[in-house]
Amino acid sequence: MLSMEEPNELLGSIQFEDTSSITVPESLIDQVIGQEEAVEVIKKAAHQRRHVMLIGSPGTGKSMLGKAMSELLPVEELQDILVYHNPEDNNNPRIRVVPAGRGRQIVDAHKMEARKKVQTRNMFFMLIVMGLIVYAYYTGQLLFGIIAAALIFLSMRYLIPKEDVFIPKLLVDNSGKKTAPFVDATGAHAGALLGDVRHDPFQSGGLETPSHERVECGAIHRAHKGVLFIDEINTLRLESQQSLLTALQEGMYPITGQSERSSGALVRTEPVPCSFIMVVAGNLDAVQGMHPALRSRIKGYGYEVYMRDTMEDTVENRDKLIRFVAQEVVRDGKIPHFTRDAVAEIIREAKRRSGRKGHLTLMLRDLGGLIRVAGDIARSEGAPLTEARHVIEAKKMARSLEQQMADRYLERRKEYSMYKSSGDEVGRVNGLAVIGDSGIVLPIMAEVTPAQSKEEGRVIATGRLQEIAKEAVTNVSALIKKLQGEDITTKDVHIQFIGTYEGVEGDSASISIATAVVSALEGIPVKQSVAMTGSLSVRGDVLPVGGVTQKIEAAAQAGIKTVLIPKSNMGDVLVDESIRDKIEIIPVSNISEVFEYSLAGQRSKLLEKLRRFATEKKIGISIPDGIPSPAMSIL
Ligand SMILES: Nc1ncnc2c1ncn2[C@@H]1O[C@H](COP(=O)(O)OP(=O)(O)OP(=O)(O)O)[C@@H](O)[C@H]1O
Repeated sequence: MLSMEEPNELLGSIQFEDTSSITVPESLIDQVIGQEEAVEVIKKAAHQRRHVMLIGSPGTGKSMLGKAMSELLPVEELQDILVYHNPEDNNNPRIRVVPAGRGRQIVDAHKMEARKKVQTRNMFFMLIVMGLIVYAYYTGQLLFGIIAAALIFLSMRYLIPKEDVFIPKLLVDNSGKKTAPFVDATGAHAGALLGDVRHDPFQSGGLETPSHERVECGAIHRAHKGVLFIDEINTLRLESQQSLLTALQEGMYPITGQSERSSGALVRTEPVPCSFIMVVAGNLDAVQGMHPALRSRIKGYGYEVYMRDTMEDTVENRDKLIRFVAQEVVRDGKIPHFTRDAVAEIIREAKRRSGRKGHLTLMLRDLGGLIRVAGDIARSEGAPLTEARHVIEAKKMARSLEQQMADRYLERRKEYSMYKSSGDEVGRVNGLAVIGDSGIVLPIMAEVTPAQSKEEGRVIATGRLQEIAKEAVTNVSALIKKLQGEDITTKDVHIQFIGTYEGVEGDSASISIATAVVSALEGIPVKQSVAMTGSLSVRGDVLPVGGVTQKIEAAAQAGIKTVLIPKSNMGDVLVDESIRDKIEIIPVSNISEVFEYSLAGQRSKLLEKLRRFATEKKIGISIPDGIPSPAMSIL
């Protein structure tokens, strides 16, 4: 029996009145919560300059770890990078590396010198022109004087090189930096990643811009001696990944124009240093879409970490979450601190969102979102502290897009009575599914007809759930064969998922499909006040599924009275108080129990048959003796 915990039971061991008295660690690495393994790796990798790949769910702290790593790198090693005009080859600008802070001084010194030169030259020019004009005036050849002055002006403009050519450009400026650079190159195109040379529309006639001035550095260069962070590396083009690999291996990468049609493509600098540590992040897809050579480079010269989605619900970890609330308040800077009760409400939500018994969620970006919304509500009310009621209000407001979609969808369904929560009906089952992080009731209809094709029957299902439907039908076919004495594979089984749309994840619909099919085949009605979720093995065992809490919430909201969930999922049920009295939760471990609770009327014959087959041990399903144990309400 689960009960709601009092706020004090939810809090950890830290004594506090409100979060303002909680000390937030200064360094980012100490602020990371629940990812001890990743933190250890980041520390080690920073020390040994190794690359890191962080794989896991969004919002678990991957970019935070990348940033934290840059704080751990020695700031004394930082350098500035300058690009100079090359008098021997204008298209091959020179590169010079100096200690951080020197770059700006050098550029300033060159600018000063250039200004002095220009002043001297202008003075010289003025003197000559004035001399000429005086001479022309006295000799009466004014026109000649003006022409001569113009010629001198043009020769100075076009023949003498401009002073700015000699002023280097500061490509990478690390002056005054307190930490090593952290450069996020997520989704960067080739130019932004590897550097580029701008196009020059005036390529001659004294109007051209010196090529070194058109050189722009890339993220890899800005990350020199720091961290280059790339999320969703699979979205980077393979060519870019290849170049990234070269940059990693060489620690240098020349800059050239990325567009072939631009005049920048003619320019190629000397190799520019880019000795960075790469932190790659993403989900498992990112690993698959990654250039194999790049992956093997990280494997060979670095670490791979799989991020945690949840942490154990211990006093120590609750303390960390309390600190997290304080951290987020401080980071936001505008919202009021949280009271004890408000923090307890956040911890309750962290438990709920973990979806696992005895765990707390580590999807902390989302939880941080809830903290901010609650804080905003408190602030808009002018409250000095964020209270529990603000958090409860925020939970309603800060619903994810998927949740809002599901609610809207539910409203529409209610209007059109697309689902039923009372009465009995043959071949119709209230299944449960999850969209995003929200549950929905997913009615399933089954109809069994003689096969149209002579060779074999088919499973006909709508939409993307075809595969799941097939699997469920295959799993129950052995059972049905025994029950009916006939082969279901010689029949067509039509399955309809009512009102499904893209995004419904339905692998947990198999017991619902099995029940709908058996009901249609036997003509036994199904109680519409029951909803169910669970996977099914070929032996008839009900296997665990995800998102049970959200599914139960959805069922209760839809007015369903009883919900069947896999027995092994019982520990994952963390439903809110409001749901408590609305719905009875029955754990099931076997398909016979599912039938027992969901079929109405004539089911005893069917169950008797099931039992007989079980005792004959012809099929491997275990049937409970007598009437299955009384419904266990866990709320
Ligand atoms: N483990 C954590 N400890 C403390 N704060 C965290 C943690 N994970 C996330 N956060 C909070 O959430 C914010 C966002 O996290 P972050 O951007 O690092 O996630 P991510 O894993 O990189 O997500 P994505 O892959 O979507 O970019 C952080 O700035 C921090 O406030």
